[in-house]
Amino acid sequence: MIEVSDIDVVFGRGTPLEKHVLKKINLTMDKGSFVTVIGSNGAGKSTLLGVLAGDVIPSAGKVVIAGNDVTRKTTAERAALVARVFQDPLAGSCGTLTIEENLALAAARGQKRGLAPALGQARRKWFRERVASLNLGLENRMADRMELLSGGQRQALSLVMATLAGSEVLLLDEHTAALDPGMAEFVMELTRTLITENGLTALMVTHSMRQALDYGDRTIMLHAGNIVLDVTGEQRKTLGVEDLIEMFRKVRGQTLDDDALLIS
Ligand SMILES: Nc1ncnc2c1ncn2[C@@H]1O[C@H](COP(=O)(O)OP(=O)(O)OP(=O)(O)O)[C@@H](O)[C@H]1O
Repeated sequence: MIEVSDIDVVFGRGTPLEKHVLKKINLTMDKGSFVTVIGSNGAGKSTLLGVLAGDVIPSAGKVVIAGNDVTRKTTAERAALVARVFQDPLAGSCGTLTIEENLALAAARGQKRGLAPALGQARRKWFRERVASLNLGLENRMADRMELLSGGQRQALSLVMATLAGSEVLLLDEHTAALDPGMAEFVMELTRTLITENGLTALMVTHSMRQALDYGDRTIMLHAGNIVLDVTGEQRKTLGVEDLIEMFRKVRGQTLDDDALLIS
């Protein structure tokens, strides 16, 4: 479960560049819920994920994850609770390490132990099985360096890695944006499966209105640091891509010039 209460984020406070990026944000998510997050550029979406991950410490407010007040905890201190997959396939793994070594590091995330004990025979078998379940043939390339893989293969592995340490929360920051449509769909289906199988509580930032409605059980829209839309259940089922775009128009008070992108 996630409880975000009255979160304020101000960057550059007291300077000419001061920016109030999140304004008294309140968001409660039950364990196992999957929220899609939309909003225009600069709305504060990545900052919200940063507040949950620990790389943005809020100016005010409280963040509770799985009963732990993590508001002032660093990314490392909350690593056992929160996993994150980024837009850049290179960001979530180490290119010069092998697939197996990357998995071992991911499995050890948030624990005080090194790589060696994580690479016992039982672990190796477990990693291989997890990778084989992707049906990408990567289980035969466990000793290959991560940098040899395609972006889609890396994102698929990053998702598997995000589930290895038993974190309750999964944060997805436009994690399919750099992939071709076929791979993006594959990664999205994998995302859905892993969230369900592992009972994860997930937030996914996306610029695709289609994805925002097709996946998850709730959609929120951020605008200028506020949650301006929060839909779930029957109300969400009746919404179409056009409705979301219309809401964008309303909150921005102007016509979008990148509708085509948003519909993708
Ligand atoms: N560390 C920082 N210091 C100063 N300003 C920042 C910092 N991080 C983000 N910002 C600013 O905060 C605002 C919100 O940024 P954020 O990345 O959260 O937006 P976003 O909704 O994720 O946008 P996009 O869709 O473009 O990724 C932007 O104006 C951004 O320039």
